[in-house]
Amino acid sequence: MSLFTENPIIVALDYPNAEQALAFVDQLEPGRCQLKVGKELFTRSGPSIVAALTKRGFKVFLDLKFHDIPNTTAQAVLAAADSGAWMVNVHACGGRPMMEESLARLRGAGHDTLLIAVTVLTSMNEQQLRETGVHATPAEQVMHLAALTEQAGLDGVVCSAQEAIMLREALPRSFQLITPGIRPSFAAKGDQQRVVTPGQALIDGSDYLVIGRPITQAEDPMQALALIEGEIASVRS
Ligand SMILES: O=C(O)c1cc(=O)[nH]c(=O)n1[C@@H]1O[C@H](COP(=O)(O)O)[C@@H](O)[C@H]1O
Repeated sequence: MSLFTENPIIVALDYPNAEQALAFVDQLEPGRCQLKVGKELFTRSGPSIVAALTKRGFKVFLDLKFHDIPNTTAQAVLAAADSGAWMVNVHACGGRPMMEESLARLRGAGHDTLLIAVTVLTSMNEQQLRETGVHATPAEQVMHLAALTEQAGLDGVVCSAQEAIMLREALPRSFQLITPGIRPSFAAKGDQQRVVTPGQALIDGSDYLVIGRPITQAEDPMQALALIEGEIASVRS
């Protein structure tokens, strides 16, 4: 059996409003990718955007990266799952009680929504991490927070694909690695620091590739998606 996820692409719908997001989505079939709704689109359009996407047959990663005290975070995670999202997330640095309480409340309410935790943002490098008072390398801090997330019972982590080999060796295969900071050879790095190409990310053990601007800001987004699908197909063959 292949270890590769059947449809590993999650397109980040970082659009300013529902109209622009749906204009893009209406060119896609649900079999090609999952969709991510993040802070900008959700803050502008609310839970109705999640409903509109799930109604079209897409699985939705509602990326609101909660980070608060355990009770507040757990209730927000529950609300995110109630919107119909397939995957929701918190920041692992919110701590073990926050993650455990969120998971308990989610499962207690009967949701099988995937709950994952962000480790170290892919836009951060060692210098930026040090400025926040963390004197570890990004890889060391990702390993530390991923182990904590796994012990708390969550389904996986968000990390850079640069850390995928290390996490695959240390954690169970069922632990999901969701990796943004994906940059095909044709795309600009922008504010991302720890970047990997789509093909390499899959080879190194990523389960899902979160890709935004290389597709959504491309001159021809459908062509950019097709190029990435081609790269993925070539590493799988
Ligand atoms: O949780 C995320 O999805 C996330 C975590 C992280 O460490 N880095 C990161 O880039 N993201 C998200 O992934 C997407 C990446 O978008 P692009 O850089 O445009 O491909 C954005 O929507 C980010 O909010």
